[in-house]
Amino acid sequence: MTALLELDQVHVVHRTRGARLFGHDSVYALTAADLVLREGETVGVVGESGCGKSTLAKVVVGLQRPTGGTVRFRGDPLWEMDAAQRAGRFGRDVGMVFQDPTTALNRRLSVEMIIRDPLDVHRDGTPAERADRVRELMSLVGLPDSVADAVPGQLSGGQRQRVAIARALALRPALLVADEPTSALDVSVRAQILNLLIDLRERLGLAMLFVSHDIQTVRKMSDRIVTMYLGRIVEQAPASAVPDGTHHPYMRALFSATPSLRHDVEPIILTGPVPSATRPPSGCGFRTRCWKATDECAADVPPLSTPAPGHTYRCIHPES
Ligand SMILES: Nc1ncnc2c1ncn2[C@@H]1O[C@H](COP(=O)(O)OP(=O)(O)OP(=O)(O)O)[C@@H](O)[C@H]1O
Repeated sequence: MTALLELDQVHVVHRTRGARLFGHDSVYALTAADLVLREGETVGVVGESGCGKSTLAKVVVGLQRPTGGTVRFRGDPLWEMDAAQRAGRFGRDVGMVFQDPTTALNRRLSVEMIIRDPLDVHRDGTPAERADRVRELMSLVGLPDSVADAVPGQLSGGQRQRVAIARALALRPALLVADEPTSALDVSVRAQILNLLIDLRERLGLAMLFVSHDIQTVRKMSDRIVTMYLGRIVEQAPASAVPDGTHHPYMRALFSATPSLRHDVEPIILTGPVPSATRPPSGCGFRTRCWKATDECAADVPPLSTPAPGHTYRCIHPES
């Protein structure tokens, strides 16, 4: 499979606007991220709140400019293109679905106008072709023609997310980034939206970056799973290797804590708070909560180990 998108040592550091007296703080939202997304592949991203999942998604979709490192799209460095080139190529080829369709959609516009907007912005086809494409997209995501003139407030949560998905697919992207696409929805419609995403991925040959707190869903959706902790990718593993074939203690803990996934193992309960992204610990960021940590773990960031092609982790005391 060809590399669609590559992140090479990507960093995102936010400077907080603290009181002048105390100076500014740096938040290390994403540190030294290396990631390859291939055509047609689904990569799931998991980790606790604040570990940098959304920052990674925003970098992948081009909404967040990295502080350091390179993002390449089909081999070309994204941030070396001028804004028009970036919007013309990347804006077309990467679509994004956000967590909450209620805030992601303009509540004053009709369904038809929302879905047509990217086609208008990119002057895609004639007005008649755009109208046809909107109907085609509505049918693709399972929206009846009768809602074309409705505004988001007149739709159910599930229908609103279908509108957001149709808009994200309007320009026929090669990659769809979905950041917690079901967490704001009623439990009863979550499965429908996930099944829709699976169906669209297969029908359109989409690559997908799927961010979720829900480990079982990520496992069901993904070819490969990326686990993040405190701004760093600590392990990337094929979904088929999860959980028994994974090595990072944090990844093991995360997956052991999903009771319906494992009936035969005791969940690993992590104690202690997640350290601050403003002052991450030296060496391995997980060491302050890790049951295997030694003094050595504080010295350096663990080197990258590659137990198999497509499987990497950073830990000097891995689970076997
Ligand atoms: N604009 C910003 N300014 C300052 N800090 C930020 C900004 N955006 C994100 N952060 C910080 O960067 C870190 C990573 O945030 P991010 O939203 O990527 O995490 P997340 O894993 O997606 O969390 P959640 O699951 O809660 O959405 C957090 O410490 C967050 O507080």
